[in-house]
Amino acid sequence: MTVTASPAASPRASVDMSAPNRDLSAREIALDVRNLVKGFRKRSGGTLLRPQYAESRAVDDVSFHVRRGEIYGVLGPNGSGKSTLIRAMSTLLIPDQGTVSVFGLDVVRDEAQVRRLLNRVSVDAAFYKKLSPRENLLYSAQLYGLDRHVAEERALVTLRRLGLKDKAFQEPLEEMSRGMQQKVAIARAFLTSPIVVLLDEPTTGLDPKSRRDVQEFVLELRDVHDATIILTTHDMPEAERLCDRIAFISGGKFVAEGTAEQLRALAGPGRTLEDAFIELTGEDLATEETA
Ligand SMILES: Nc1ncnc2c1ncn2[C@@H]1O[C@H](COP(=O)(O)OP(=O)(O)OP(=O)(O)O)[C@@H](O)[C@H]1O
Repeated sequence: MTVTASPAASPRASVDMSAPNRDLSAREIALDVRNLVKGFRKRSGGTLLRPQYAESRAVDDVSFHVRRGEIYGVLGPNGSGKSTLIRAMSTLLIPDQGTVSVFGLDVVRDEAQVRRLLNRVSVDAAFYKKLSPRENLLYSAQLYGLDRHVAEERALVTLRRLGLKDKAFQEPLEEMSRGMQQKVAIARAFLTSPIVVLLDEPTTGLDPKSRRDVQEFVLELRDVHDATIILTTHDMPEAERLCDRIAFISGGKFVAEGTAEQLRALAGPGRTLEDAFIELTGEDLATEETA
């Protein structure tokens, strides 16, 4: 994909990210998002008895595609629309406008088939915290209709790969660190062997070792298991290390897309990805993150 930022007529450079390259066949496009809009009704004022509401767009006319076997990063500050986008792509939210298709299947019309192809891991993964990872994962396996022995073996392989000790498999989740729980959430997503994986801030809040374990696992998914991965992050070095292409999102809109190198080049010679982000979005990722 060629990045074509127009000189800033507005503070935000615009980039043509419309239709997929015509050379790519449907089999090569894992995910195709076209003109996606998702809004929420939010209280805008009024009184307790007469509240007023306004519609605010969390995702505002976003179009992009992800190739099979690609790691695609969506980079943006808090509240920029990353999670809403991931939830709309994973059939959890119905778009107000636009379409999302996964290997040609529409996420609304073909929801059941799409769910067999993809899975999502989010920072707010819900578990029965008094139960162990093993009990939680076996419960999920039952919901997915999987054989419990196959599921247990598969979960153990993933957890070991992520650096979790076997002993932890039997301990209550509430006694585990957030990083360990995140690894269990990843193992749960892999019970179904998804070919498209949506990772919503997979390393946020993790210590450096856990962060590296998860990042290496993500690279292995692409390189060994031929998975297509879409991940959201606030973390510039993570985006540079993992992603084949990156999109900058700000205020629900994609403002630029390209390889890390292409995006850095938009800011000028010798500039960093962070410089490019600030220049193209007018926002400081670090400030937003701590706000
Ligand atoms: N269920 C909801 N109801 C109302 N507003 C919502 C809802 N979910 C998200 N929003 C709003 O949509 C906007 C985008 O939120 P979203 O969670 O998608 O951003 P994000 O980039 O994932 O943020 P973060 O990095 O903090 O997770 C925010 O203004 C948020 O308040």
